This record gives sequence, structure tokens and C-alpha cells, in this order.
Amino acid sequence: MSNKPKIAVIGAGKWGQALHFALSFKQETYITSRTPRDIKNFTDLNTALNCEYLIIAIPAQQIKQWLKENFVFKNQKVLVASKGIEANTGEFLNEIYAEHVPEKNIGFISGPSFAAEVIQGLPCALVLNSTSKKLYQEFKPFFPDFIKTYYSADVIGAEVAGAYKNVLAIASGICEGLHLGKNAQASLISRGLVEMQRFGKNFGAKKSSFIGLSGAGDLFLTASSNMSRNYRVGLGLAQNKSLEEILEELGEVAEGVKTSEAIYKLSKEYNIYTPIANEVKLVLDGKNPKDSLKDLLNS
Ligand SMILES: NC(=O)c1ccc[n+]([C@@H]2O[C@H](COP(=O)([O-])OP(=O)(O)OC[C@H]3O[C@@H](n4cnc5c(N)ncnc54)[C@H](O)[C@@H]3O)[C@@H](O)[C@H]2O)c1
Ligand SMILES: O=P(O)(O)OC[C@H](O)CO
Repeated sequence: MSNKPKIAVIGAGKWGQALHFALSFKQETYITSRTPRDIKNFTDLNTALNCEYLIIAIPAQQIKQWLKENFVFKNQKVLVASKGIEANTGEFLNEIYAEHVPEKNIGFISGPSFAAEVIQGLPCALVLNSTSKKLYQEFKPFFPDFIKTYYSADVIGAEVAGAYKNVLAIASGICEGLHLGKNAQASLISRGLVEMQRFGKNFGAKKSSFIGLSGAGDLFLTASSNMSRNYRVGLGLAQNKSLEEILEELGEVAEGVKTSEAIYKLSKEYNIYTPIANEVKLVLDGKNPKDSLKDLLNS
């Protein structure tokens, strides 16, 4: 029998470490990162790339460059764990990965999943999205009993939902920080859900993805808890902190910041009505959140 390691997580941030913890219940799982970490089965990138199965958990804005500089395709099956849209180009992650990995070899993880809970072994449900059901069937047995997995072929729906909810979580954090009340927050979240669905439809996403775990599930989680980094960005903005200060305090990625730029760009290009995401982008650029509130109420 070959001793070749079968599965590796690339990226040892919060989510990479949580996925590594979870997958290690069922089989030996490697993990790698730019800087060595004191984690069981930590390995170098080359060893990781030689695994048959990979989970890539590096921030969305770094993926394009990272793939160009580091990735070597050796017929691995890949699950992408990142949630975001590339801000410079407006590309979805599946478009970026398509230059390096064939469609049948790639899937995307979505659904409500704070790393801090997964790493405690608390129950959760995830969607593995791929045009290949075979790929889902191959990855499914790697997940531990406390994670229920679902299959969906709607890759773009999952991607839009996972990326968009981060922007809406910033808006919801602002709402909380400005003490606008639970009525306002519920309205914001539900109109946000309509907005992300409208945006996704333009790119071929299915409605069902937005009312399930990938859309409503992840949005309700992230936009209602200060466990979310994006939500905490919103809280900071409402307290008139500068973005630099907020991100420095956070010390982790808040994908909604850059994704709001991507949505702003794409919504202009395709003429999609995205009022909440647009206001988030403008507040991140310095607009007073109270002026954004007035504009949203009157639009
Ligand atoms: N934390 C969560 O609860 C959670 C859950 C689901 C999805 N995600 C998504 O997973 C992705 C990663 O989030 P995270 O929580 O692990 O973030 P994090 O800030 O905790 O860690 C990011 C990791 O990426 C690495 N990294 C940064 N730039 C890199 C580069 N150029 N090349 C290689 N590695 C690089 C960093 O060293 C760090 O280890 C994000 O897209 C996030 O939206 C996070
Ligand atoms: O902490 P956030 O805002 O990056 O959210 C983490 C996950 O995406 C929740 O599913």
C-alpha cells in the first residue's frame, strides 16, 4: 500500500486550521502554510501538493497570485474554502481556478461555519458545490460525523452567496453599531438576501441556493453575530474608527471589505441594482454611515 498522504489543507489561518482539525477525525490530514506552524502533521507545500485531495483556505484576494506562483496541477481534487470575489478583476474564484484546475476536479465549500465553533467539534452543515457529483462523493467521507454535508451543482450560487454575505455582515454590524434597532436589522438582512439573489441571478445562480444553507444560512449567521470578522468591521465603522485601525485590531481577513469593491464594479458593469452593497463600499471609502442610512431609506 502506498504511504502517499491523501489529503492536505493549504492555508493555516482560522478556517484552514478548523478544517484540518475536522478532517483529522477520519484520516491523517496534512496542513501547510507560508510560515511553519506548530500543528500536528504540518508539512511543506511540495508534500501538500503531492496529495490527491486538497482544501485551499487562503484569502480570496491572494488566490490569483498564489496559484500563479505556487500551484502545480497534478490531477489533485480541490475544494476551495475561501469566500470572496477578486476585487481587481471582478472575477469569481471559479473563473480564477479554471486556469489551473479542470472543472471536474474542483468544488467550493459554502454554508454557515464559524471556524471557532468547528474547531470545538460543534455540529454544523456545509454544502460542497461542484459540477461533479463524483467529486462530492469522494470528499464526503473525509468529513467527521459532526459535519453534515450536502451536495449542490450550483457553484456560482454558492460563490455569490458566500461572498455577498460578508458585505451584508458589514452593513449589519453598522446597523448594530448605530443602535438602529432589531426591526432595521431584520429589514436589512432580508433585503440583503433579495439583493444577493438578484446579483447572483445575473451570473446564472439558482434561487434555491439563496434560501438554503449557502445563502440565508450563512447570511443569518454572519450578519447577526459579533463572532463574524465582517460584522465587527461594521461595528468599528459605526464607531467612526478608520478602516486601517479596524483591520489592524482584527488581525484576520474580513473578505467583505474587498468584495464590496468587486460587487460595486460588477453591478455597474452589468447594471444590477445592489443598493446595500454599494453603500457598504461607499462607507468603507469614507462616507458617513448615517448618510448611507438616509440614502437607503430614500432610495
Ligand atoms: N474563519 C472562518 O470562520 C471562515 C469560515 C468559512 C470560510 N472562511 C473563509 O476562509 C478564507 C480564509 O479565512 P481565515 O479565517 O482562515 O482567515 P485568517 O485571516 O485567519 O487566515 C488567513 C490565512 O491565509 C494565509 N495567507 C494570506 N495571504 C497568503 C498568501 N499570499 N499565500 C498563502 N497564504 C496566505 C495567512 O498566512 C493566514 O494563515 C476566507 O476567504 C474566509 O472568508 C473563513
Ligand atoms: O468571520 P467572517 O465574517 O469571515 O465569517 C466566517 C464564515 O464565513 C461564517 O460562515
